[in-house]
Amino acid sequence: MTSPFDRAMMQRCLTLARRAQGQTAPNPMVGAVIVQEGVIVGEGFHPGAGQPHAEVFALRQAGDRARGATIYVSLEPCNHYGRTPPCSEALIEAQVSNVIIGTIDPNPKVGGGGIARLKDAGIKVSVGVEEADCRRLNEAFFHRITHKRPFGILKYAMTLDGKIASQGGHSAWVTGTPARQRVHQLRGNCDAIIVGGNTVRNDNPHLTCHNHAAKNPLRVVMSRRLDLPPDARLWDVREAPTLVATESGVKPEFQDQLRDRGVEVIAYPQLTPSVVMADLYERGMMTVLWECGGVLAARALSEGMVQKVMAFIAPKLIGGDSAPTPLADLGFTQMTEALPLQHCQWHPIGEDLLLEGYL
Ligand SMILES: Nc1nc(O)c(N)c(N[C@@H]2O[C@H](COP(=O)(O)O)[C@@H](O)[C@H]2O)n1
Ligand SMILES: [Zn+2]
Repeated sequence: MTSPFDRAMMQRCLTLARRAQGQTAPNPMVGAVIVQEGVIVGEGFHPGAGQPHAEVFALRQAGDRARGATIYVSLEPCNHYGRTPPCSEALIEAQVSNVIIGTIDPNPKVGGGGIARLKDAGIKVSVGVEEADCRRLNEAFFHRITHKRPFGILKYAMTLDGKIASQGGHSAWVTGTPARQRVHQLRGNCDAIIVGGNTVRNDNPHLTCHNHAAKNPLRVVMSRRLDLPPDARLWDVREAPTLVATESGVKPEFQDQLRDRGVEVIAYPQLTPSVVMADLYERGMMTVLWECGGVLAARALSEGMVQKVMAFIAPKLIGGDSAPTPLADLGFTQMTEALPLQHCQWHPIGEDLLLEGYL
């Protein structure tokens, strides 16, 4: 039976884990708490790939007080030599007597092995405390491990009549300041942001977190024809790196100009959302934000590169027969074909609403 104390300790693990949000890819966010006779004697979280795991930081803080103690950890302790040695062995050596785990690690190198090793050593293990919250925190890690692709989030801001800009293409701003700050934080929690050429031409965006998060993501521009302005803000890489993805042989001189400014340019034989996402996966990325217009968004969705939608809805009407909408043609003709979002949550943000849902 899970006690309110156990749940509170696991929630504490999640709070600790979130301190490294956006900085752990390709690793998960993990928090750990060690309790001796009802008192917390050690805490830790995983700061990022290559650094010790949450359990190790908690053990270091607890020292000798870990002997006979209970450790709460939001993800199953690892049992393999990766960039760091196995936490299962560290816990056995520290002689903890009880391990309470939020959820099993989907990594095939772990996947129950950590639990089995601890049990073999005579340690009491229980799994599944605050499991839904533990899984949600690492939804991107779970998706990446299972599907070998980054977790894709489609984000857009639209008026109540479903437009992302006026008929003439003006879009500053659809939503109010609090919603835009929420987007800046969201960018900091992602490893890359993808836009298309239209967004660069029309909006000339920064695509940074505007100091609302610890780091800026990689900014990716997908453009088949490279008909991009020579002086876009994205070509200034002092604040954040930029990658331009195009097709082989397109405008080689412009490619060189971008490279001279420090922009990475990759020419793929065929430019598609899945090709770019496969490359970002190989680079260790976990969460990718699609902040693009409707045409690229529809292609990303059709290719299964979007798992979550974050739609900001402003209580205003702009009208316009040809004003752009968040999603171009998906090839559906019947409303019964519409893609339903699941586990939807509505959050008021200032004057606006944010809908989060999963495909
Ligand atoms: N339980 C647990 N706590 C942490 O703090 C972690 N970072 C992990 N990660 C698991 O181990 C893999 C990474 O291992 P290395 O950092 O390369 O040694 C990661 O894929 C998770 O399965 N687990
Ligand atoms: Zn570990």
